[in-house]
Amino acid sequence: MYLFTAQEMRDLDRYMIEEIGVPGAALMENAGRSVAQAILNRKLQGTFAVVLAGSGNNGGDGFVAARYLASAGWDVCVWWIGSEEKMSEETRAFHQSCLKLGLSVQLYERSRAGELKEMLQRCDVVVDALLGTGVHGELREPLPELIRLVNLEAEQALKVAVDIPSGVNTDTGAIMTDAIQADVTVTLDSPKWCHYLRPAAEYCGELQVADIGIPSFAKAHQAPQARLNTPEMWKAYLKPRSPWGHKGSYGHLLVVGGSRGMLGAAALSGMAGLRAGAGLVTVAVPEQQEQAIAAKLTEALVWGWPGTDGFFTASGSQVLGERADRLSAVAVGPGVGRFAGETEWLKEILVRSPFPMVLDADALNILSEDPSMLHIRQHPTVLTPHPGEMARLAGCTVQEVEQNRHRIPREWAQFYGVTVVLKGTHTVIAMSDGRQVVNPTGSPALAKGGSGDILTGILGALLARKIPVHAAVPMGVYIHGLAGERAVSDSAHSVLATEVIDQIGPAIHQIS
Ligand SMILES: NC(=O)C1=CN([C@@H]2O[C@H](COP(=O)(O)OP(=O)(O)OC[C@H]3O[C@@H](n4cnc5c(N)ncnc54)[C@H](OP(=O)(O)O)[C@@H]3O)[C@@H](O)[C@H]2O)[C@H](O)CC1
Ligand SMILES: [K+]
Repeated sequence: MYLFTAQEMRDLDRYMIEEIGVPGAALMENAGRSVAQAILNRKLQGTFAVVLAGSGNNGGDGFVAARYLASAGWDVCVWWIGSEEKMSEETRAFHQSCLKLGLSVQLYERSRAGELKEMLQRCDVVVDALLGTGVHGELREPLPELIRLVNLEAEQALKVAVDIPSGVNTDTGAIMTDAIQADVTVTLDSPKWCHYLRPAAEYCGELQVADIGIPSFAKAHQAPQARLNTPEMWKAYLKPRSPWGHKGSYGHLLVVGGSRGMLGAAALSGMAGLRAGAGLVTVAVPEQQEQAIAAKLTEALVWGWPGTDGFFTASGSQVLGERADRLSAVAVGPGVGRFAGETEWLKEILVRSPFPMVLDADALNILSEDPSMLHIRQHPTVLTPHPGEMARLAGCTVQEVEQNRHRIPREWAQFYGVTVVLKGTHTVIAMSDGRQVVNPTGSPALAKGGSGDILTGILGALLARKIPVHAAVPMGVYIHGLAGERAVSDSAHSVLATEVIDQIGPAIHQIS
């Protein structure tokens, strides 16, 4: 399923109308009917709807929805703003048809706020068709006051946003002055970025995607840059294990990490790698840590790397060169910590790893001192920053990262020729060719130490299994989120990282 920007949606709309020959009015009719149907499907007790319509095509959808609700026997009052001259031909026609059918259609003006307030207080549903993907700039009056009125007065009503809640920016998820706090958003044809980006995502309520008659080949023709992460994208690579396979058939993942005080991070990555199907996993720790990790991990191999006082030493990475021919992927970072000579150390690892690599945690912090070292890489490289690590890498604030989740990882991935996995609710995956994938799986239970280490291990294992990076990364992120969801048996507060690892197998089974 694609994830659209406002411009991509406009292009698709134009393509359908001008090149395929489907009239705009037909799309609007389908849109408005879908919204009304979504409301009727809820079988609510009350049947009084207030429809708020703007002068754009979003408003047009609102006029159509009003007609369908009225024909289902609902009591409907439409309040509209703007002017008839500004309406598109389709919106004007559907506005007229509401009038001709004798529906109550009221022009909103500030002097009538009291009348609307009284209706908002006693209606059962508010349809928000004020602004859709055509919004630009700061909101002009009377929109901010109207939005405030709805949020304040229609407390008991089901608030249904058409396409997007009015007042949110489609592409960035920013709130322009104020936005409708919807309970349900019925989005037309495909989800948009704002449904997955904060703060807008918090204004959407439950998201429903309505089919308005745009076939999938038309969407593929427009080729939007982003998709929602669904198993259909990569399921073909999730093959059952062959009865003729052996451990060598499923790759050898090396996890580098586990310095003093952080042994558990490397152990979690290693265990997650095994659960994600790697044939062999070796966990490399500073030599002083070797006995401890060996006692912790039964199924993994362990290497003691040159180290001092439980931390890696700068000169130790030739160990990797000597053993590289036995490996098929490496994950560097879980519990690596900071140590003298770390930049040289990481550079050596980047050079001496002629296979896919995952960089996480302190490996990313070391990298942020000289990101240009990524240009050394000749093989797939995956970075898995959380917003703080992304900010360090990009040299900006965490707030700037969070406000630009749709843009910063993509620019980074393209510039350095890597895959960036910006973690958080709805992890954003940016590929080196500019494509993006937004992940819908996950759970608040994953907001705990150890979750990132598990993701690193899963991704490393899928890459070690020679699954191409464009499939392995979305697959791993999806499985990780699903394992997090499944791990919650009672309270999301109490889930342990090891319980998430236990759910990797059931999650893979669920999507296979
Ligand atoms: N996806 C599809 O194929 C279909 C989508 N439909 C619906 O169409 C809207 C997009 O419609 P569009 O007409 O492009 O735009 P909007 O209705 O969202 O907004 C335009 C009106 O809003 C006014 N506006 C814009 N920004 C502001 C602002 N900051 N403050 C106040 N008013 C604003 C604008 O006025 P201008 O004077 O600025 O031009 C317009 O009046 C999409 O979301 C779907 O709901 C189709 O119905 C079906 C096909
Ligand atoms: K809307």
